[in-house]
Amino acid sequence: MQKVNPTQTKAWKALQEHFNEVKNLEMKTLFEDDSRAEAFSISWEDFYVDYSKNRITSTTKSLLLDLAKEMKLEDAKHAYFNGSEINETEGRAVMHTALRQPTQATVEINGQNVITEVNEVKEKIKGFCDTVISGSHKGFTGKAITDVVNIGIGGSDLGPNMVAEALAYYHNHLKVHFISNVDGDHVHESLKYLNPETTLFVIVSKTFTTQETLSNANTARKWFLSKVAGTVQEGEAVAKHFVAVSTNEEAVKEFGIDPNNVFTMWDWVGGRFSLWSSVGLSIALAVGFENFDKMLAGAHKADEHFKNTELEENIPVLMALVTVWYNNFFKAESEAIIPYSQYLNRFAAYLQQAIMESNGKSVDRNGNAVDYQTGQIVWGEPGTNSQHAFFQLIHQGTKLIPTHFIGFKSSLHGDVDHHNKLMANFFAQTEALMNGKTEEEAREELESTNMDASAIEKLVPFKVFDGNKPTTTILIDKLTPESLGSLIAIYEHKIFTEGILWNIFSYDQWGVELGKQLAKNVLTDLNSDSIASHDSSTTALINRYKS
Ligand SMILES: O=P(O)(O)OC[C@H]1O[C@](O)(CO)[C@@H](O)[C@@H]1O
Repeated sequence: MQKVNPTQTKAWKALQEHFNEVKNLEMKTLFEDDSRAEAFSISWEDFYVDYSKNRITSTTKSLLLDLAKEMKLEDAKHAYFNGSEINETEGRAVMHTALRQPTQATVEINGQNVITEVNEVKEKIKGFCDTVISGSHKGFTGKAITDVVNIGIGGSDLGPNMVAEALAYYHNHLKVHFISNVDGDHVHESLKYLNPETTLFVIVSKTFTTQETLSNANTARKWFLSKVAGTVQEGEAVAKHFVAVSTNEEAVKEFGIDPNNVFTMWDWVGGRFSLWSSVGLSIALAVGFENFDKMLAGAHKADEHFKNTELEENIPVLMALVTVWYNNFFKAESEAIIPYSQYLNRFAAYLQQAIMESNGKSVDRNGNAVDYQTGQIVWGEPGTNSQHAFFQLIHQGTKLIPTHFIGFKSSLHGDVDHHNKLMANFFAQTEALMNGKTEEEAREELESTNMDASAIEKLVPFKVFDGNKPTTTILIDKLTPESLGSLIAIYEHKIFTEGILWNIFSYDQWGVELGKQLAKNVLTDLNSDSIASHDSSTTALINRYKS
């Protein structure tokens, strides 16, 4: 893989010069060209991606595409899809895309077709889901399972949790719960409402060494065993109520989970890209394997689009290029993601890990400190709630916040009145963000209210909206398992593309290690009479906590 500093490319230099020329450009004037929406949008399957309300011209687009070419994006894509060890610092391939390949596909990693194993695990997931959903899998008192509790954190929680909420409309009778935080109040609050006779715990940890997950799993097991006590043999009861998802079979066994109850995964699936693997077991239980498989098929379609479509029509590529444009030239620090669907309540939280754990890096692929900005801050909440929370800052604040609007042509419950209101807001916001409101318009509006002239003049400055705020709109026909799969995969490939453009490794996460290590030392301090040496602030805080 090429390891070139992007700022040293010809395209970057050209982009810098071009930026100086167009940085004050008003998007409104660009729309004097009626063909703009068509020229800066992509129709693909049931997706319509409109990136025309961005501060880009056709020259910007072609220079950004030059950058992608100079950074050898096509070669990088080839390495990504062909099982090369692109996660160099961990010596691993990055092949979550293999998990959504059709069953008859061939995908080789180290000369071995991994699809055979992938199919076996999918069959196991399917078989297990069928028995739990149908009620033939019985708990220790012979009752069918009613509640599934996913215990995991990070990629072993955020993905399944986000999708389980996103596909709530497609759920069967099983209630799914998620326990992640090591905060004991999380697990104890959740257990309060559960019946041990009808609860299935799914312990999800790729490494099976994660403190939070093991603590929560131990607490859940203790609670469970306290309810079983004296009724049946403990081991048998645990086997009926605890399953695990992990690559670490040894540690799972040590924890006391029957090896038959382990759903495996592979080191070529990164935690934050693992919801497509057995990490998605809770999703498959909640919506049935058929729907889970449809989600995989939707993601596969997006993989094919990303792999085979020329760069100029490639959705993840163009979205990544637009991000780089704002991040590196306009110096925008963040990007907001606003789904106009309550079902996508957790989408921004999920993307925070996917994007920020991947591209929050300050060392390039050669091991040198970067001298340019990398991963942007990502945040968001569903519309219209977010309009009544932080949109003020996007409209009239001092920061430039490129915003993604994600909406659907039809609602799932079919309430047209509600949906029209929701989508009216969706369309109006992007229009308002772009057009803003001039001083004249603000004055005219106030004049129509019979306010006296001096009061009007006082108020006018506060009523002005600068506009020219960039948005990208993704309009999808309907929220289905397929379209959700495609949407997630599009963002995954956007992450990959950005990593290539920034010359960073997107698939490791060394930055989360230091805090974990120090927490271990502090825990020793908390559990002993003396404390090790810390800075005076940390020492005082620990002493205060212990007193
Ligand atoms: O599945 P595991 O091994 O418990 O890891 C959980 C999470 O911890 C991290 O390693 C770091 O937060 C994530 O990348 C991962 O998703």
